[in-house]
Amino acid sequence: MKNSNVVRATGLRGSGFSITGCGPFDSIESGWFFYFLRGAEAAKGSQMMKSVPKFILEAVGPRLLGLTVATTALTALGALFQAVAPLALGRAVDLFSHADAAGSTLAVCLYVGLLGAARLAPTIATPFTMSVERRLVHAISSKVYAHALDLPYAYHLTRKTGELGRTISEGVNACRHLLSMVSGLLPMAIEIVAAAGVLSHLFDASMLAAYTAFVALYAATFAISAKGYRETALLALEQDGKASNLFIESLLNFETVKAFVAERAVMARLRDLFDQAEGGWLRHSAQGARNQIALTVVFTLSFGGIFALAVKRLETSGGPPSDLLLVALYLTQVVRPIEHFTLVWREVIRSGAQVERMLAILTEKTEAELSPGGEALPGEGPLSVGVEGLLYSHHPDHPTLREVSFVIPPGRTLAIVGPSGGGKSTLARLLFRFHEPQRGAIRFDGVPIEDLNLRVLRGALALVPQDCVLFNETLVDNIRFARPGATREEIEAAMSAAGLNDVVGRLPQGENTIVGERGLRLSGGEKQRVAIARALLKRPRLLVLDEATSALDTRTERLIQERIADVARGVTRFVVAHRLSTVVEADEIIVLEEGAIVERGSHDALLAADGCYAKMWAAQRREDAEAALEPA
Ligand SMILES: Nc1ncnc2c1ncn2[C@@H]1O[C@H](COP(=O)(O)OP(=O)(O)OP(=O)(O)O)[C@@H](O)[C@H]1O
Repeated sequence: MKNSNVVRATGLRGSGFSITGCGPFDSIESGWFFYFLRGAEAAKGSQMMKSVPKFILEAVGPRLLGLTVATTALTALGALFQAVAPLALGRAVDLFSHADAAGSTLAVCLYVGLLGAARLAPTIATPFTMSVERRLVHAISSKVYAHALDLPYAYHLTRKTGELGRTISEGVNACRHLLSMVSGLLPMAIEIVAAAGVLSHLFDASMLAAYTAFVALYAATFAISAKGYRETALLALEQDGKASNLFIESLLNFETVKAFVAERAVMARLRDLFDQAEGGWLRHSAQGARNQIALTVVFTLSFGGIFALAVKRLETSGGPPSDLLLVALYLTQVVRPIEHFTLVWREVIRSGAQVERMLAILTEKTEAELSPGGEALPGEGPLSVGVEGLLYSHHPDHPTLREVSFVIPPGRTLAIVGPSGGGKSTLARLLFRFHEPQRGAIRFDGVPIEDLNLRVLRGALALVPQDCVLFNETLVDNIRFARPGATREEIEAAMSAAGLNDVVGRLPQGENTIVGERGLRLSGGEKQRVAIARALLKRPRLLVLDEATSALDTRTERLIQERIADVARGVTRFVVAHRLSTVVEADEIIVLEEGAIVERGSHDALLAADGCYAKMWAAQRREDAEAALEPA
């Protein structure tokens, strides 16, 4: 042992070299160790993990990255002050033992100053660190949500809302955690180097070699025992996702749950899923515990070995017996950073697994990537629509649409009628390119749909779908959604055309009434009218009405249809209808049965043909007559 005074002083101060408590990165202080180990594992297998740092750096951007570097540097400075402070105290004890009271006091002042500065530096960094973390969360959430919104219709048909929401929120938090961990790398490195340096200064090179061997052995044990830990985390996260999904779904569908008195059944299923998830996490934790035991054995044996070496050196140098205790205390301090790694490694690997799940969303191709058509629609005004030999199947063995062809000249109306499940709504969706046909062509003003820029195409079309779903905002905000820049007069005109004035008059807060989740606080007919106003406000070049007025009584339906015809005069219209009385004015009516056109023509021509349209017409007339005869 070279300097027993320094050892004594270091042991007395009792704070060692750990950066624990010295800054904002406390919770992640030992994460870098695992970062590198995960990196090594990633090199072997997980391509996804490899892209985590790249993804975080891209999402963060240069400004935020600069701020992160600055806060890390401040924290590192704190770690450096903390590391050199014991040397000042040792010097104070030395000077004191040589009766240099003034020098000793000065050294003590330096020691206290260094300790203060060690705490001050990261404290100054804290608000910046928090700001970096907040901005990071915003940047990553925006990036992932924007990507999720840009994913194709088919993706959204199969995704599970609850699971997606949870994956994104957990992934974003995990990114924050990983960035903090990497930011903690420099202070941690300073701490380790300082610990190793002081060890070799106090003892000799053999102690440094023993310390290095301990670190290597510890790292190797970790790398081996961490195998499979990520996989169990991924499995448990998947089970968590299923439970979240059922939870969100049952909340969204609360009306159905209540109407079927299914609260207990839903809860039982939810508990079951929670139990499965808990089982997954238990298996994950048990594996963690096994790994921890392996690390603890390595730690204990290594610590014993290093301690025995230190005692041997003490024996040789002939220090006082109290030095034995000081060596034990000091050794605990210098190996503590390594031990700390094990305390957080589970969390770090879990973070990696969470980011992986989120990145899986980002690897999905967006609509723009899948359909890169870039042409704008030529001209202005109503669009012409040409559909030729269209074949489309939701299921490979059962075509939904077969050889469908039609033309809608600009400003004309085409109506599609026919039995339920015949493919009418599917045809409407194909016009928005929500699905890709297997064969055939769709052209707008002569431009093939696949050549058109999707945003431009959808911007020119407006849809009133069969199930109008509204946002849980005010009624007027739901309408303004179509064109946020619309003037007050334009909004009022759209509302009036959709027959909303009466509705607004009846509502407690008028147009500022909150419509409830998915518009549940409005009647079906009221919701349809909001959806019509929203579509009209968009000023489309092609208006697609899919059973847009089916929830209205016949009189209101006729009134609103007249107003739509008035407001959307000259706009090309594609109308799907069950009630044939609403399409008698259409320029052409197509009867679609099992995906194929079985009849086409004007209302009069179809009646004259006396085919299935005429039969449907007669049947509906009979029903209307019977309904009129029924007592009120
Ligand atoms: N996303 C989908 N995935 C799989 N099959 C679908 C999907 N959407 C619709 N289908 C199926 O395609 C067929 C046509 O459905 P579509 O909604 O187009 O019929 P429709 O004529 O509009 O019916 P309705 O008059 O009842 O609204 C149906 O058999 C339906 O089950």
